[in-house]
Amino acid sequence: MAKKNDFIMTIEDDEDVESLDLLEDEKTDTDFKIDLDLDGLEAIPVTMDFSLARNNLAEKTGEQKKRSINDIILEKRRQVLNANKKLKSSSNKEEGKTNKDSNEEQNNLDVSDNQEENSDSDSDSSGSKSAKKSNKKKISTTRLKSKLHLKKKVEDSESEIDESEEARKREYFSQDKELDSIINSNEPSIFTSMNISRPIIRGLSSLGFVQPTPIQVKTIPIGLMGKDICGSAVTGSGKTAAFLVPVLERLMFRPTNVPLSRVLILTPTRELAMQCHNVASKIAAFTNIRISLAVGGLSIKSQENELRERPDIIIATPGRLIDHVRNSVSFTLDNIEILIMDEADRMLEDGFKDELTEIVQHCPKKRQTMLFSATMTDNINDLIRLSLNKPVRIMVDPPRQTATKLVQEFVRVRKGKEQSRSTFLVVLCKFLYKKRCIVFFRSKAEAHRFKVLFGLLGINAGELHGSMSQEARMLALEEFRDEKIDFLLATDLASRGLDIKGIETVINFNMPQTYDLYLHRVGRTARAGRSGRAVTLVGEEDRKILKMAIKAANKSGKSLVKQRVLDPAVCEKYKNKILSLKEAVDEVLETEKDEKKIVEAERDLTKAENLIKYNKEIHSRPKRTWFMSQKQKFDAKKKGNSE
Ligand SMILES: Nc1ncnc2c1ncn2[C@@H]1O[C@H](COP(=O)(O)OP(=O)(O)OP(=O)(O)O)[C@@H](O)[C@H]1O
Repeated sequence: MAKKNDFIMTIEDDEDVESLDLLEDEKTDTDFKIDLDLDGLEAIPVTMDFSLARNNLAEKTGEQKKRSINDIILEKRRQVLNANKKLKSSSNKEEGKTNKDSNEEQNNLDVSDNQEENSDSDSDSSGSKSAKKSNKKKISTTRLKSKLHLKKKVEDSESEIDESEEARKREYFSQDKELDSIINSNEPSIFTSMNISRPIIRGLSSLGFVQPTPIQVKTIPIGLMGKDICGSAVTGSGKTAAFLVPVLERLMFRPTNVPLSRVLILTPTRELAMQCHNVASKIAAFTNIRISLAVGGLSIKSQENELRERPDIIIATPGRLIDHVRNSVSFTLDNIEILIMDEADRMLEDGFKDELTEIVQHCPKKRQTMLFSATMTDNINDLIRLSLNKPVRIMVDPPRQTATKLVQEFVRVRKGKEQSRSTFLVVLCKFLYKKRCIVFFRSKAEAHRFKVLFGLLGINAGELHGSMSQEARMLALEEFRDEKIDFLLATDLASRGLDIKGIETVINFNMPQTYDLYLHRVGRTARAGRSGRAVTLVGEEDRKILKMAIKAANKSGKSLVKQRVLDPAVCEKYKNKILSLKEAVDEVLETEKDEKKIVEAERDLTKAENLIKYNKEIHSRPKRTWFMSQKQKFDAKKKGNSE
């Protein structure tokens, strides 16, 4: 994962809105964003004074310090705990000593708020220890109580592989027998026997890579031959190094008299691009190969400067790359010799089809192209036809499989009991999977709400979704990686490609909409031969995907599937607790909204001030042009998802 300090940050994460990059860095307000639609600006007098507006704002908001969501949650949690304490002590007084025994008994079953705090901070507290123990015991006895009844006859219509479709696909791919023998060879190999230069072997060793993974064994020799490749293998199987090694090896022999950008790697998300940049930089650490990152959310100005130096490899997200192609003077893709599209199907789902088409058209026809994904959906056929030339198809695992050391658990959410989802999640996180756990939600709002609820319950969680600034997204990933937080509450932004060492559990708050997405989400654990667990809350409407998961696990014969039953008594207790916190959660969200408004008002003021102050410079620059309007982008995404 890239370190935060490796990059210069701008605040806004929207591709369509740029920081005012014509200003000197030191003059630039970090909170400053602007679209460059400046019509009519000339009419505003340059001397306009904003101090009145600032004073007004200060009067309204007082000297109040801007608080983060964590501060707001913490304050609310203190209030809730104090209120509970008061309530308890007054009811204790009323009931008198006679009730002492029954209270103690109750406390042993019940993890009260105070004990909760103790159990979080003071592991020696015997009360909390015994409460914890008894709960643990209870849950572990019910844990894995019964196995899912695996239905043998899942209808053929749900079969994941359509044979006739397969036959049609075979037409596009290379039928070269010699290549087939490389792909099908099962010879155990080590990197040193693969015709790879010493500096790259050193880079690989520095990462602890000695033996190539199966996808690497098959891809590297074919990549080195300059062939087009369409590759897929299960999540966490080492696809990144599979395409990076042949790329770096080929670059070792490039002419170095004139610097040229020869390799373009496209990924669907900024986080993935940064991760790929990080791995590539490590493998190339002992070479003179230069690698640059071009993604949204990071300073466009510094990227332009870097691209002007013509780095050997550019790792980019499609939107930002198109922006550079259109707006960065002298930046072209004319010298690209190798084009790589990682997680290609996700790029299409995200509505990047038009961007990808334009990028492919900007690259020279004579080039090597490699396309990778853990899943190969039908909607990438067009992209394959458009961008690959008789590609060699490398499929290491049967399609749509999970990692072999993944245990899949399912918790049934009964019809009409949808509200118990929250309870199940809290109980799972409070008692069973207490760290190194990523929880997926369908919406950003849902993830954020749980961030607040978890905070109020004393569960240490961060969030990761598209409503956060790029800086906050990177910070959350770092905190999770460094175990400063135990839970990462995420949307599907994090479902693909992210490689965080040691994720033990993936929880799906809802079953994802497609089985492919399920595979990507659960693929965040059990990576690189490690074991891991995926727990999914399954409602009535999710049975189709559940069946697919069970069928795939049966077919592989390696992946374990279980039904988890949670203790009803513990669930009942937490249901009430969550209900009692509903108001507090709403209040935190409301306070956060108000504070955001103040920050926005201040930012608008600064923006207006800067607009006027730097009016001349702004007008002296050519207007940026955009590949698509927001509306077009939204429509493309909708189309991508429906295809
Ligand atoms: N040859 C190797 N030896 C040891 N570990 C490896 C090797 N190749 C890759 N890994 C490790 O395996 C993990 C998964 O690799 P990578 O992220 O490339 O998987 P992936 O197939 O791209 O996954 P996804 O489909 O989720 O994107 C990483 O932690 C990586 O460091």
